[in-house]
Amino acid sequence: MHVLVTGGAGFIGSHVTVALAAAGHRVTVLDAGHPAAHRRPLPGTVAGQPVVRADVRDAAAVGRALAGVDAVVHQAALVGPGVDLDDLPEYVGCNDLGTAVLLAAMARAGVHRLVLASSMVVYGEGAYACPAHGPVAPAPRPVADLAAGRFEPGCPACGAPLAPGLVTEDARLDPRSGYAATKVAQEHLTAVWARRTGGSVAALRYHNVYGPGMPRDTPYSGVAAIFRSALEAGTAPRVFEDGGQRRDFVHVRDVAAANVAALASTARSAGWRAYNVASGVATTVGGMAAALARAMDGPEPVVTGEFRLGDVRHVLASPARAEAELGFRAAVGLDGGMAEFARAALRA
Ligand SMILES: O=c1ccn([C@@H]2O[C@H](COP(=O)(O)OP(=O)(O)O[C@H]3O[C@H](CO)[C@@H](O)[C@H](O)[C@H]3O)[C@@H](O)[C@H]2O)c(=O)[nH]1
Repeated sequence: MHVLVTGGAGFIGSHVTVALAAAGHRVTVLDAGHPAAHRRPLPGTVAGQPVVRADVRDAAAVGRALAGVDAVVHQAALVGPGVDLDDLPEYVGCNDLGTAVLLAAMARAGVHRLVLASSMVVYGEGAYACPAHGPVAPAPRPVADLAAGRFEPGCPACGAPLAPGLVTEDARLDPRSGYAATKVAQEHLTAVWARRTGGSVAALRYHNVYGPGMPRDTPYSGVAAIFRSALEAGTAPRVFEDGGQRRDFVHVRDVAAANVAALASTARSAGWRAYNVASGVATTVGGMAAALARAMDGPEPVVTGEFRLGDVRHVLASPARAEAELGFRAAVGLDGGMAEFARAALRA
């Protein structure tokens, strides 16, 4: 099959390109090359596949790139927490206008299969249960609580401590940042497109992706790259809150494998379906920092008590649907993955 991978020269996209090519697909990479990604210049191919450089908002260029294509794997996006609200127009432009331009071009070109790189940020907080009130959705944590070192969200009904659980794809969407809002909008736009065209969309909600080729510490990087950059500079990773916030860190090669499986799934049925792409293992941010510091033989992490507004406390994924329907199961464990990440090259 001939697959167009938008963002296929980026961190995750280049791994997806390699995996699709290894699975026997012919791949064309659309390098959307946003300056905020601070990417180094790239060769004209990724994993031997041709690269077209174009802004995803450029309808004519996207239309040309779709010639002869059977399916699109849409990875191009501006990611991360960003700097401030001045980033908002660019997030919406790259992620939502870009997706809209792509979907319209796909409809014109008669391309009906799409894998979308979405994110666990669409959930906001993960799943929680109150001992008295059952499953509840906590509100954003009050600044006063965070400043006082009270990091665990309380039950919205009675304030009692909550037990975190596994978030499933049917959870309520509750984006807590501009980036998260653009990911929700991408999901909705692709669902509309699927209904209107009879097409098929697999929306992959990536959890915290790490691995070789991750961009260095920038306002658009995830925490693993930030810690890795600190350790490389000989300084201790700075762990916010009390370090007990939990995430699911998933290796980028596992994410690439999930994309290959998701692409196959779009041939089986029309419609729109979301999947968590996760390792299925919960790790505290403090624990991840310690594992990486060990692997790099660097200074012990420092728990600072700082906090970022908009950060959520625990987001732990249920990987069950992806396993049942896509046959995807993460293969890389945290210790092995971090040991490799400690030695891997990062992008400038
Ligand atoms: O120097 C740092 C930076 C972050 N954190 C903590 O690490 C956790 C995870 O941070 P991060 O990876 O930035 O954010 P997440 O919300 O877990 O990740 C999602 O949201 C990010 C920003 O929107 C995106 O970059 C990621 O791709 C996406 O998975 C949070 O508790 C942060 O407070 C630290 O302890 N120290």
